[in-house]
Order: sequence, then structure tokens, then C-alpha cells
Amino acid sequence: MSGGASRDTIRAGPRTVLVTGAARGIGRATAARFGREGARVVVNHPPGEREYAEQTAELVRQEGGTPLVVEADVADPAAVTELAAIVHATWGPLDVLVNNAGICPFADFFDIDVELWDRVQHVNLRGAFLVTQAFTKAMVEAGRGGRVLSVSSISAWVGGSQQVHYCTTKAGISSLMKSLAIVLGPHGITCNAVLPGAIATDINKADWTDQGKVDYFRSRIPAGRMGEPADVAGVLWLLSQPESAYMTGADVLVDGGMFVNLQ
Ligand SMILES: NC(=O)C1=CN([C@@H]2O[C@H](COP(=O)(O)OP(=O)(O)OC[C@H]3O[C@@H](n4cnc5c(N)ncnc54)[C@H](OP(=O)(O)O)[C@@H]3O)[C@@H](O)[C@H]2O)C=CC1
Ligand SMILES: C[C@H](O)[C@@H]1OC(=O)[C@H](O)[C@@H]1O
Repeated sequence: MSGGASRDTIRAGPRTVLVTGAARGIGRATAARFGREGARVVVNHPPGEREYAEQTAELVRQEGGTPLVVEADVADPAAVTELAAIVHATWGPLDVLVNNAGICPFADFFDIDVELWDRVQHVNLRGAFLVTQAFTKAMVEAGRGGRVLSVSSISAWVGGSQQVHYCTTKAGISSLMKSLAIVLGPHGITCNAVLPGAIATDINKADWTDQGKVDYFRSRIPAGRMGEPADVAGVLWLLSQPESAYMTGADVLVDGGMFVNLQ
């Protein structure tokens, strides 16, 4: 019998969950979904987003959870270290980590300068690496198993003419989860990537002013509608359940069938 925590990683009493980039969008819906199970939810936000993060915290309370709002730019190693110190001092080790924070500043390939490239890489990919490293060490030491869930994208599997910088980070997140599945598996910690399709949030609000693009997206989606943050939040919650204990290193599409619908 191999080592590692038992199949059921939900311990008695409230689970402790961190959602990065939880001030708005998918992160907000995910924080609220975990609030519904009565979890203690760390609502992370970048500088300048506290007002939105407090709105998320109120949603978590309304659902029955307990929020803790903590500012940290996930791209900043010192901020991530401080985030971990605050969370561990307040609630101890995590049970569930959701790497959600991300940016997608659309730009033509030849207009992407090294600063923009670095910012997208540092927020989306390095941020997931830094946060996962900062929090899973304590999870391993706690010996209770757990879940690492990272929000990649359909864009990990396909390209985007104005997302050269972005798609590479999403592919990187998918790969990161595969390697960490190996590292953390013996400790009962599963690592999976969720790959949303076209989800209506602020990240694409400007992009979706192009009605032709929206019509094209919708025509590709067998489900007949664009996605909502709750569609992703629900799958993230499902992957945090004991029944998902044998899923690790997986890529889970949440796209209404968009990817497979070539013709
Ligand atoms: N919407 C979609 O169609 C899809 C989204 N995704 C992914 O889903 C995730 C959530 O995006 P979504 O909810 O759509 O977009 P939103 O822009 O609504 O939410 C992203 C959140 O992450 C925060 N954030 C940005 N940078 C940082 C940082 N450095 N540190 C901490 N938080 C940060 C944002 O804050 P701020 O407002 O200040 O930027 C924002 O609150 C992203 O990783 C995105 O790549 C994947 C596939 C499809
Ligand atoms: C920001 C994009 O509109 C959105 O995010 C992704 O990962 C996919 O590319 C979606 O189209």
C-alpha cells in the first residue's frame, strides 16, 4: 500500500481554501462556491482591488463561509511569502489551493515588448509556481493531503493571434500541474488544471465588443451559450471532492464543447 493521506482529504470541520485573483470573475464565483460548503476562504486580490475583494468576501459570508481578504500580487515573490505567512498564522495549512489569478492583455505579436511578455508570464505562470510552492510545503508537512487546482485555459491547447504571450502561460500552467502531480502525489495532494473556454468576465469584456467574434465563439459552442464564472467554479469544487482523489495531472476542459467542435 503506497504512502500518502487517506482517500478522503476532507477533514472534519471547515476546509481552508485559497483562491488567488478572487476579487472578480471566476475567482469570485469559486470563492463563493467554497463558501457554500462552509469553508474558510482566503480571498486574494492584487493591489487596488480591495473594494471588489470585500464584495467577494460578503458573498462568501452569505453562502455560509468565512472569508479572509489578503492583498498580494502573485507575481511578487515577497508578496507571496507574506501571503503565506498571514494565512498560515491565521488558519494554518491549506486544504485546497486554487491558482486562478491571470491577465490577458490582447496584443499583436510584433507589439509585445519584453515588459509585457514578462508581466503576463510573471502573473500567470510564475505566480502559480510561487503560490503553489509557498503553500504546498505546509500542506505536505501537515500530512492531510489536499488539492491544487490551477486555472489554465482552452488556450493551452490552441493559439491566439493576439495571445502569443498569454497562451504560452496557459500551456505552462497545464505542464506545471503534471510535474507537481508527480511531486505531491505521494503526499495525497492532487494537482489538476481546469481549462475554461469562453467565459463572460472582465478579462474579455473589451475583446467581446467585437460582435463578430462573439457570434463566432457562440457558433462553435454546442452548449449554445457562452460560459459563466459559476460553470468553472462548479468544476473546481467538484475536483476538490474526495471522489476526485484518483485524478491528478489532468487537464479538464470546461468549454461547452467549444474545443471539439471543428465541424
Ligand atoms: N474568462 C475566460 O474566458 C477565461 C479565463 N481563463 C482564466 O481564468 C482566470 C480568471 O480570469 P477571469 O475571472 O476570466 O478574469 P478577471 O479579470 O475577471 O479576474 C482575474 C482576477 O485576477 C486578478 N489578478 C490579476 N493579476 C493579479 C495578480 N498579479 N495577483 C493577484 N490577482 C491578480 C484580477 O485583478 P485585476 O482586476 O486587478 O486585474 C482579477 O480580479 C485567469 O487565469 C484566466 O486566464 C481561462 C480561460 C477562459
Ligand atoms: C481572455 C480570453 O477571451 C479568454 O481567456 C482564455 O483563456 C481564452 O482565450 C478565452 O477566449
